[in-house]
Amino acid sequence: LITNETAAREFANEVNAGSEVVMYNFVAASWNYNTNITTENQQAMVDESLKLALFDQAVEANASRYDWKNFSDTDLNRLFSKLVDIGTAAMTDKVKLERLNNIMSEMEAIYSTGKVCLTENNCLPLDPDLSRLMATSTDYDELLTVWKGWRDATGAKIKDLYKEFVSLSNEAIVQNGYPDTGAYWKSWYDTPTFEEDLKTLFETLKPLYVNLHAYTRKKLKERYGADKFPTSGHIPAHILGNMWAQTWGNLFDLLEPYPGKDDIDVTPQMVQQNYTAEKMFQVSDEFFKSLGLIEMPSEFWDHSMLKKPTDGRDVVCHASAWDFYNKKDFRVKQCTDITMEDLITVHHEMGHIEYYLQYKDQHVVYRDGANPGFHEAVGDVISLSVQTPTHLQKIGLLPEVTNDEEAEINFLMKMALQKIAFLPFGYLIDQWRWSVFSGETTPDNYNQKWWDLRCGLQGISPPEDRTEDDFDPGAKFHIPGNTPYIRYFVSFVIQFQFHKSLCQAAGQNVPLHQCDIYQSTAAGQKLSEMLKLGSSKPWPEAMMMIAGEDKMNAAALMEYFQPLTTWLIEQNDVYKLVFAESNP
Ligand SMILES: CC(=O)N[C@@H](CC(=O)O)C(=O)NC[C@H](CC1(C(=O)N[C@@H](Cc2ccc(O)cc2)C(=O)O)CCCC1)C(=O)O
Ligand SMILES: [Zn+2]
Repeated sequence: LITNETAAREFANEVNAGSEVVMYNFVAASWNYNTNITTENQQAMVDESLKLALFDQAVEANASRYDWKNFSDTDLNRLFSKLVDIGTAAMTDKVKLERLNNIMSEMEAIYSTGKVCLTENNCLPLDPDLSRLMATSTDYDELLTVWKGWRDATGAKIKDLYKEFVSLSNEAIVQNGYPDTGAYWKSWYDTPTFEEDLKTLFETLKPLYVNLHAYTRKKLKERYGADKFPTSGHIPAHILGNMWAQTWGNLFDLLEPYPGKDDIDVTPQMVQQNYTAEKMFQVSDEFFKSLGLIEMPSEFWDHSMLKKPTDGRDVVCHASAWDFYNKKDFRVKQCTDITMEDLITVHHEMGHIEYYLQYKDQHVVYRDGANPGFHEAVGDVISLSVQTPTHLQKIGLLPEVTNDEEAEINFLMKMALQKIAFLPFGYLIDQWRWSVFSGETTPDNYNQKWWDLRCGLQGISPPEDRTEDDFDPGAKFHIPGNTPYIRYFVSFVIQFQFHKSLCQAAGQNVPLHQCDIYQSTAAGQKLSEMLKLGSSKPWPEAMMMIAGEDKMNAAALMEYFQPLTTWLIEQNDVYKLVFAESNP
């Protein structure tokens, strides 16, 4: 084995240059497919992913010739540990590798072109039509038709492909030295106690969720009649204002504690002021600039897809941010709707782009979040400031701000429907997937396991019986899209730690939920120092830099929502709080 660390550093630099070219070609082919779903674009993307895999295999073979585990240079050691960790690209059987990539692109196509026909010739896609229906309809049966139709059009059609995907992905990852794909995904968080830490966080936050769930259930019973609800205390999954019941913000009209206050859902104002998708991204870019962070380069504005094409093309509408790994090209693809919900998504995607910009000069293997949860938190931290009534007033979306106790509870309720409601969902998706990858959950009980978790952790139940002919996990983008999900649960906790710390840096001595770091270059400085690291340091070091502590901690989230927690406990009859842990 080669022990010369100077030669090793030289090798790593050559790999970086080569990686940028191969990664660019792969990302560009993926972009072309995502923005124009055709069989030739699908094949081109699969071809590029095979080239990338072969490149990665060559890098791994060459890097393994170095005695990197014994390098004195700890950074070089870390860099090589990433060079040899190539994921499913380790699959040496090219036929199986091509099959794996074809299955993934096929599942994504089925999901992205899924439609529900409400009448013979009225077939609606998810974005924007079905999403709008789920967000606005209060017709129990119409919601059920859409909810069931979507699962028939996507999950049920993906089930067999997913089974094959699981076995091929596991077969590949074993060649990379991991027992199964879930173990590989967890390795990105490198702390050995990661799963227990998650469980502790979830148990700590569960009382907040149970309180919100009980309040929401009471209000929904008033709207739909108590006879529509199972005696177990679960809420039917299709009436929460979202196709997956993952956030409940669209129920704000029903759940608003004190109606008639400021209209903090600024969608009407945005429409009234003729907001465009472009304008929404410019508003977000301006916030990042106000912190002294890097503004969007011209390539971003020239090459992004900020709204759904009208030329009949099939596209993957699910929003996403793209790093082309050439230090110049960064894009967002979003079928932007002129709503406040989409303004929040805009900030989420721009958070990814800002991270890409901040770490673009790192070695390619370090162009990632400190851990995947960090990448998901950046945009959401900014949008915690943007969503404050005082900030919305500053940018002209809220005429006047009432500063009283009732308005404060209204605001916290709106935020809870976005953040607290999400926690069990963010937690359970990869609980299900890790159990599938490990073999604990076998194909003949994919759906049973899914509903055990949805009922047990989220307290929602299927509005009609489900069987193993259904594959309800497949109706959620990230399953056919094979995008890991625990990163969002991590993000929803750490974004409040970041927010608290950046608010202190900004000298904001107000309650956490009223803090707006807008125009604070001190906060921006603290954030960019951490972002520039990418994944070049273990994430506890990055956490210490930005949050002053090296662990995930739910305290900041609980502090943010404290006034609402108190209010909800007063509202709820304590003995009716908990939904049965078992199935309905
Ligand atoms: C090339 C590529 O794939 N790039 C990655 C980024 C990267 O890895 O560099 C990427 O763009 N992933 C897409 C994904 C999109 C969204 C999402 O899927 N969100 C979750 C959970 C959630 C819900 C509410 C919320 O406020 C925040 C998150 C959901 O909707 O279920 C859609 C809406 C927001 C974020 C994303 O941006 O994370
Ligand atoms: Zn994200």
